Amino acid sequence: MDLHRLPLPELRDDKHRHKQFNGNENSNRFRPPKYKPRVSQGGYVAVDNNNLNRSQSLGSCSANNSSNIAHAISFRGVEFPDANTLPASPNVHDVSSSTDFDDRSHFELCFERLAKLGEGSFGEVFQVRDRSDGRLYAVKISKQLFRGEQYRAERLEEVRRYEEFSDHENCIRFIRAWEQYDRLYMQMELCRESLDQYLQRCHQIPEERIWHILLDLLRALKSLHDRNLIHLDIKPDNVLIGEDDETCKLADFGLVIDVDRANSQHATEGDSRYMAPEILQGQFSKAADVFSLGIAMLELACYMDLPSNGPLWHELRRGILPEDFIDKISKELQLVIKSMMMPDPADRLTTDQLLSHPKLQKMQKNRKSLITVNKLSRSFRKSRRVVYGKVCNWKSFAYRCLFYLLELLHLYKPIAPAQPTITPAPSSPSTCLAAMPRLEYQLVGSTPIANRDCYASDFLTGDDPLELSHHGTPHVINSTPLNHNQSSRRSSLGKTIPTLELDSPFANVSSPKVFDTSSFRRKKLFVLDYDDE
Ligand SMILES: Nc1ncnc2c1ncn2[C@@H]1O[C@H](COP(=O)(O)OP(=O)(O)OP(=O)(O)O)[C@@H](O)[C@H]1O
Ligand SMILES: [Mg+2]
Repeated sequence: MDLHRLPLPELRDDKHRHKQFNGNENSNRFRPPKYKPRVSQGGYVAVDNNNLNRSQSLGSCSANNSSNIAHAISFRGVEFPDANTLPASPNVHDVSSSTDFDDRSHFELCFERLAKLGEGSFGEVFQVRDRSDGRLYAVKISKQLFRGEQYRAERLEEVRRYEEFSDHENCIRFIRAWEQYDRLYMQMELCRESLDQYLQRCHQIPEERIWHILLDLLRALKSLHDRNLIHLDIKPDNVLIGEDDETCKLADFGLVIDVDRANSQHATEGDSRYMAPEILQGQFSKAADVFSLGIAMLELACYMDLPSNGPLWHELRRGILPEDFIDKISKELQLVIKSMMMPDPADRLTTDQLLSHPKLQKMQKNRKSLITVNKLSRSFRKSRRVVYGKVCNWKSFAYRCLFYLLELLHLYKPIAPAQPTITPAPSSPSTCLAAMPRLEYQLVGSTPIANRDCYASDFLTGDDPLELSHHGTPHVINSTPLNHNQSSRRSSLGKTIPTLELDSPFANVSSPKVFDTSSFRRKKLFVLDYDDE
């Protein structure tokens, strides 16, 4: 047992003080040296290789060296076939520089690195743009190369946990993971910032917001504890704020262990500032997570700089909370924090007990009703859109029916045979005009040429694009209810009339002095009009 005992944090005389950020986030971090767990036969095994899917190879490097080939990593079952395949790299031409394609990692081929979001003891996290869908994500790349199969298995465990809790509202949404060049890459949803960054930005977080953060994290923690898992690294740095700027999500599952199998074998302690006292004795339990969450709430609510060691570190773990800090928050919140930071793990409230606190219960109820209202309004909006779409469809359907009906009426109207009355040749221009025939040419066609505006001049002057002049006398069709009194005319028509007079058998037929083109579903109707000129 002594083997697992951690060295006591060094004592340092100090006073509690407010947080001060000097740009180096990790400068006040003290991490007790990690003990190296024994790899024993019966001990906790980090990766169940039966469940691990090392699948498809998409790397472009030499196939002799399998670590150079990108392998998708997933512990999801066959019901998630996508999890076991890596998306194909986008076209090489899309990648900015034209260096040797073969040298690029899957990460470089698929993502554009935009910024560094953060760094922890295990990995660096980058904001990236996926070249295939253009969306923004976060990709965590392990800092150290896989030193051996055991180390690799431990790192890969994080993927299993991320996948397990990806669907939880208060845990990070996980996309996929792969390994290449002895490093692990994890693609996940991009969050706005960590809770620690939020605290740096706001300094004083309103108490109501603290309660909401507490509720989010208790819910996330409960889902872990319900599966007998412990996080062991609860701290504001490992809590991310979602894109909605409200929801807090638990991240960094790198140290998660199974309570039943873990005790002291492969468990690694987290940040000493948030560490429960019993961890020093190698006791890892769910209560340790509750303590870490409690002390993190103290930090957030009182804007307090947590000691990483020394007498103040021990004071906080003996249940002595600094009055001048804690007095600033409500008695209700004080009590909750104290109950989470009890020195004896057995005295600490569990996540279930904490979630049944009246204030948190009320908040959960409000949230539920808000969710219901949101759902209702969303489904109302959706159904309104559907109904509107249907109405529009019905409207257009009705119009179409009406249109076809008119069309039918129009087509099947009995055609009165044209019986032009021959009248004596006019003696004067005015009587000549009156005697001109009213001709209606129906041109039906579906080819582009038939759809163009057709003018009498096209075929009466010899430039007959439709070759109507070769088909003898144009049909006189009484098809459209033409406005016989229409006065609009085309100036070019006058030139064609003499040809008509010469060739047409209706040269002597009287006609209204109207010429018009109208189109009604690919039909052209012409009424020739005799112009004075
Ligand atoms: N999905 C994300 N969106 C935005 N920022 C992120 C995301 N994931 C991580 N970060 C940032 O990167 C930092 C480091 O990430 P993470 O905690 O996962 O790394 P780590 O090496 O496991 O850290 P630790 O030292 O706590 O073990 C976080 O504190 C956070 O600021
Ligand atoms: Mg972290």
